[in-house]
Amino acid sequence: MKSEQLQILSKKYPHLFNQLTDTENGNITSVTQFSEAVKQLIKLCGDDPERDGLLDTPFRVLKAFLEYTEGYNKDPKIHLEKTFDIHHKGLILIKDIEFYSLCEHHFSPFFGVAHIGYIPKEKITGLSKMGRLVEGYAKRFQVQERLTTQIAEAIEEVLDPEGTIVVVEAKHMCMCSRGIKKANTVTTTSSLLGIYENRPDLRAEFYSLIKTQGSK
Ligand SMILES: Nc1nc2c(ncn2[C@@H]2O[C@H](COP(=O)(O)OP(=O)(O)OP(=O)(O)O)[C@@H](O)[C@H]2O)c(=O)[nH]1
Ligand SMILES: [Zn+2]
Repeated sequence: MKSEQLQILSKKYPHLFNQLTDTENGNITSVTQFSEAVKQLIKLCGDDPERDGLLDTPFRVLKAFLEYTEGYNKDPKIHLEKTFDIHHKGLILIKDIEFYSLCEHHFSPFFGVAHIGYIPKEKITGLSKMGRLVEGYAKRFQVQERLTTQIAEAIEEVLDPEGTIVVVEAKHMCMCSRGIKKANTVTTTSSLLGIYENRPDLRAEFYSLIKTQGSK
């Protein structure tokens, strides 16, 4: 990889500065090893890593993966900490929050929507913060179940509401385009905490609202 390419990345991800720019004494750095591994992968797949179109591919792959996993750079719970003095005792539902994540088994994308509901006690956070929360846990090497649980537990921990319910619906490219090749399969996961554990009526309200088309 060219040093100017690595400078660009180390500016964007300053915490990786040492790893990205450590080329002293001709040591084999982690970046060099990564680049060699990508070239080996290209060879194993039957192509030539030295051909023009693939020359910059190790850099592009590194850049893309650092972006796919940007969630590791910040604790997503921090987004919930700014709360507002709004009096509201019922459900707050934020639905159809789009996300893209990366399956930890195959490094292939899984993507879909998260629906988040909570019934506050005292703390209410900004609506956009739920999108930031989802993004923070999605941009990691993930499985859908953990993504769902982490979102719900973060809300429970920071906002201490009466109850939290999270439903995630996603398509996994590792199931669509390879392996079992079931292109239309959608996986749904849920996490229910607090009052939602014992109140089927509140769960029914949430499920009926997330099925409603449009909110206008
Ligand atoms: N539970 C769960 N499984 C997932 C998720 N993403 C991918 N998987 C599954 O992870 C499993 C990995 O299975 P393995 O047998 O170790 O790997 P594999 O040989 O590539 O499996 P196949 O996909 O069946 O070809 C597969 O069944 C995937 O469908 C997820 O978010 N949650
Ligand atoms: Zn997978």
